[in-house]
Amino acid sequence: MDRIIIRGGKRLEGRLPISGAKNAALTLMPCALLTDEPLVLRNLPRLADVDGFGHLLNQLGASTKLEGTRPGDFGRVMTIRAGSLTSTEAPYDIVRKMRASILVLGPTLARAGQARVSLPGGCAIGNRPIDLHLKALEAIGAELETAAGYVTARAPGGRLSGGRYRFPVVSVGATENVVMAAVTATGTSVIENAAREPEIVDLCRCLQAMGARIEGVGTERLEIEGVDRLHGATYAVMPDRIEAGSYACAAAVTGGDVLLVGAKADEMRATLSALREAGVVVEEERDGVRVRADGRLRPVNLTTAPYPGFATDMQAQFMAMLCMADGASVLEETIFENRYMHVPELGRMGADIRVRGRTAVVHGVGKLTGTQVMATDLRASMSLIIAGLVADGETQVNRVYHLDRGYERLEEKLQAVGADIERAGDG
Ligand SMILES: CC(=O)N[C@H]1[C@@H](OP(=O)(O)OP(=O)(O)OC[C@H]2O[C@@H](n3ccc(=O)[nH]c3=O)[C@H](O)[C@@H]2O)O[C@H](CO)[C@@H](O)[C@@H]1O
Ligand SMILES: C=C(OP(=O)(O)O)C(=O)O
Repeated sequence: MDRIIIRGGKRLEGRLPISGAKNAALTLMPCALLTDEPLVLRNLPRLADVDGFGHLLNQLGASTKLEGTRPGDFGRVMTIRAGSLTSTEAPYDIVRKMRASILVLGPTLARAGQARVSLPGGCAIGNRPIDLHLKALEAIGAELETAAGYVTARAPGGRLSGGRYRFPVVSVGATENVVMAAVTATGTSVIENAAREPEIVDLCRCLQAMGARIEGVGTERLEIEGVDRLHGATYAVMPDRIEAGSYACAAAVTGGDVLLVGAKADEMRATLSALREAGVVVEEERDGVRVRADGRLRPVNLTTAPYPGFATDMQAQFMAMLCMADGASVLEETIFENRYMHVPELGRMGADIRVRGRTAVVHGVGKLTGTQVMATDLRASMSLIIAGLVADGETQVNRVYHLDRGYERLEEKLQAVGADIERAGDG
């Protein structure tokens, strides 16, 4: 199994291109199930999860064609064509490995009038329930049955009716599922307390390009007037605000100066203001966001929250960065109950972090020391990379497959801005 080896202490400097967003790509790809015409997605990141989602679409009967696969290319183009669906089932083996698979439920149900999807269960960062996905789908006319680890959904008469649903808590995935299901309903749907993440805006824009009628995009109230059919479209995946934020932390912790090329400041305000609070200079430039730091970082208190709040997907990376701040930072994780899996690993590198329930107190330490570490999830793995970049000596990050799910060519991008980092096989 591959691992990443970092010799820390190098200042990052230069231009670092930001890829298409994983979390947008994985909600745009299932939109292709809603039409028999091709959906062409540009700027798709080269990630294991994108490939995995492509396989899931193939299982359902869609064809996928990838272009731009030459070495050195960023941003591939995928043409997905679901002429007809040959299956309406997402099996356990796929859903278990890739939680986003649950996002085929809404569009498959809308297209075929039925869908059967394995329940995802929990994962390393905590419980990942789907009760709100199901309640929202039920509110727009789905009939549901849960048995033997699967949910089976049916649209009476082959088509959903539309309806009204107010989310009791904000859910990104459930908002995505219900929006995709509602666009071809016979009536209108009103979704309140909808998630407002930029990835949801991207989803709505793509659906609009396919002929969907959605009002209130980017607000907590979405009004969706069902249309008889959607058509094909060409759509470019938004830049990855979490990847950009991760590299911003990496640049900051090394006292670096990096232009995150393609990053959109407007989509990452909470991250940028947290960086500024930590003493990092953030400048919005024409072709991206520039972050500069002088090697001194101030402590920051952060609480994760739905957008536009501070993203849970940025918590681990900030924690690694704040290990080098002058003082104590308090982080509070409100989205997932178990998203501190990186704490013991950072501790092995010399970090002083105390966790009590959902609160972590990060005491800045003068230095971190490289060693062998491994993480059980994606952003936790990235926090170890950030720690490795500033640590004394060599850090080996194992279980690289987590990183390959969410960071396109991590080591190439970091090498290009001066990091001493490489990938090694077990040999
Ligand atoms: C609001 C939020 O920050 N969502 C994050 C969540 O999205 P993801 O879509 O995975 O999770 P949700 O947004 O649905 O979850 C938000 C909260 O609602 C709860 N919940 C969710 C669905 C459900 O049916 N029942 C239920 O109780 C979850 O346990 C969680 O506490 O993880 C992704 C991957 O890390 C992040 O990119 C998203 O930013
Ligand atoms: C946890 C994440 O992804 P997933 O929901 O695909 O596990 C993430 O993007 O940080």
